[in-house]
Amino acid sequence: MPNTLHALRGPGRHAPPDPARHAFFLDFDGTLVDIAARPSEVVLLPETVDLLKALQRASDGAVAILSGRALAELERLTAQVAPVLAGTHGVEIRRDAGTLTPSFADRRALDTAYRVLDDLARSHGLLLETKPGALALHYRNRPDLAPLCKNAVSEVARKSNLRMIAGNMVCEAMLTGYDKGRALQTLMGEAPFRDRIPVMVGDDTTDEDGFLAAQQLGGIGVSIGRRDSCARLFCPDRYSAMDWLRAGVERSV
Ligand SMILES: O=P(O)(O)OC[C@H]1O[C@H](O[C@H]2O[C@H](CO)[C@@H](O)[C@H](O)[C@H]2O)[C@H](O)[C@@H](O)[C@@H]1O
Repeated sequence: MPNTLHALRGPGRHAPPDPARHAFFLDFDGTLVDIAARPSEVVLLPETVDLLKALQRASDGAVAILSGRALAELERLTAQVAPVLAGTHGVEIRRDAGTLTPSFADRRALDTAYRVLDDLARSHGLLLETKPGALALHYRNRPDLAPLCKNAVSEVARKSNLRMIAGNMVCEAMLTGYDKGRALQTLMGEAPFRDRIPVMVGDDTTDEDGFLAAQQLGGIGVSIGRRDSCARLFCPDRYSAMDWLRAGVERSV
């Protein structure tokens, strides 16, 4: 159910975060980078790299990116910053560079789902992204096929005991037991996040678990562009969210 949303800007705006007290959990696509036609086309802009580095310095490293992207892909895209990373919606977590948690044991369910979804993707010219722990069927180039894609993913997920999640022009079948909220809770139990107040910023429905987890721990969710959210704060676009974070860093120096 949507909460009373407080804007980050304008009358009644919420104060910027305090990097000395807060821990930062940031979504990637649509939050740190603009949405692109294909996943391979996103660019992490230099000003965002600078902001992330400043946030890391000001918060003693309490910055994590929680993304649906595969960890290896996230590592490549954020190499200049090297934050803590949770990939594939929390299936894979990297604490320090080079340290990977074991991800999952059983690929069989995904292999079966892959065969079905690969056929569908090929026959309709769609992109099927394979990740450790999830298969993402992208229909951005064929929005008219959204119902077909959702039905197909829902069906393979049901048959293979996987979970279906729907995002921005994408529909995924993934391992059960993982989401961004659980990733946030896990990291909040560890240094350097422990004893801080979590702030989760994201633009997509898959960020809702993260907003809820942050708010249950006494923190704040910041929804970018979606008012139909459990997040307590709303901002119209990712640039205002970045400005809000930057104002927090500037306040702390
Ligand atoms: O949790 P996120 O960091 O927001 O990742 C969610 C999905 O992001 C990627 O797909 C989305 O971004 C693409 C590039 O802008 C866009 O083309 C696509 O339509 C979006 O759904 C990524 O490819 C997925 O694996 C992530 O789950």
